[in-house]
Amino acid sequence: MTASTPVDAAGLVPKIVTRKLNFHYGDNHALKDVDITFGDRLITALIGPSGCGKSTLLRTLNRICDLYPGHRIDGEILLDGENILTRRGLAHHGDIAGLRARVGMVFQKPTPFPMSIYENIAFPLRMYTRLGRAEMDDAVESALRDAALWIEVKDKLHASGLSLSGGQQQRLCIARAIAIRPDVLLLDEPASALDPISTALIDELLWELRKRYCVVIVTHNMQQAARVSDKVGFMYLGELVEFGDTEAVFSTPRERRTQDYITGRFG
Ligand SMILES: Nc1ncnc2c1ncn2[C@@H]1O[C@H](COP(=O)(O)OP(=O)(O)OP(=O)(O)O)[C@@H](O)[C@H]1O
Repeated sequence: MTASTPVDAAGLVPKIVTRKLNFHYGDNHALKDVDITFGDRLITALIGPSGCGKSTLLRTLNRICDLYPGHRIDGEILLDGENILTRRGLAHHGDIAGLRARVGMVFQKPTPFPMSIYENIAFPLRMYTRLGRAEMDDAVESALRDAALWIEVKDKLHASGLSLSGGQQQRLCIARAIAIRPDVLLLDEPASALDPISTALIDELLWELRKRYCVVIVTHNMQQAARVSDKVGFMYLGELVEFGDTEAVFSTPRERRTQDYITGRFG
């Protein structure tokens, strides 16, 4: 961030901005005119009842949603001001692989590759960089340190990634995503399959990652959203109903539907 970095009216340094974003799975209108700004070096949590479109919104941001047959998307998704839904805007980020390198993603279920812990990090790095052996060792160590996993795995780097616990596997997936130095990190319920101690470790890790990345997290866990996020967006039936500072949304929501959801009256 520099003195001249643009700040929007809500005080955010916009990293990703969606405008009138609509997404259809066939006849199912899953996102309706969504306008939202994801700020740089902030954690934004997306909350809302099952099926409201949180994961769909997340998956549009690196165009993983392109993989769904019969989908339709319109509106704008500006990454650093370039609309990634247009050929020209995408070209600004290289291509679709370049976009996904800049906008990394971690899924709900830990998905380590069936290879060693070391290779889980080195494999994607080889796709994007040409590092020598010593540089690769350093890059693997650095990613594992950043994901708060190094201490636990440094003596077994050649063991299978699948031999780790669920919480460790999820941190390995975060290490894999940040190894290639993305700008944005998308996390779809990253702690839902984890015990409370592993969840707390992921929360601490998110707080560290926030210093460097634009982080967007989908969560059903209201405590987690309140604990880790700076901004929160409440979605309902494909619409973004409310968006604002986490503390304000949780203490004095503007919308009745937000209040009903966060107080557990539905969802
Ligand atoms: N692959 C798909 N094909 C068709 N429809 C889908 C697909 N994925 C999601 N949908 C539909 O799109 C809508 C939004 O789903 P989405 O998964 O984005 O919601 P969500 O808020 O993330 O839900 P949850 O909290 O249960 O994960 C729902 O009506 C869902 O049934």
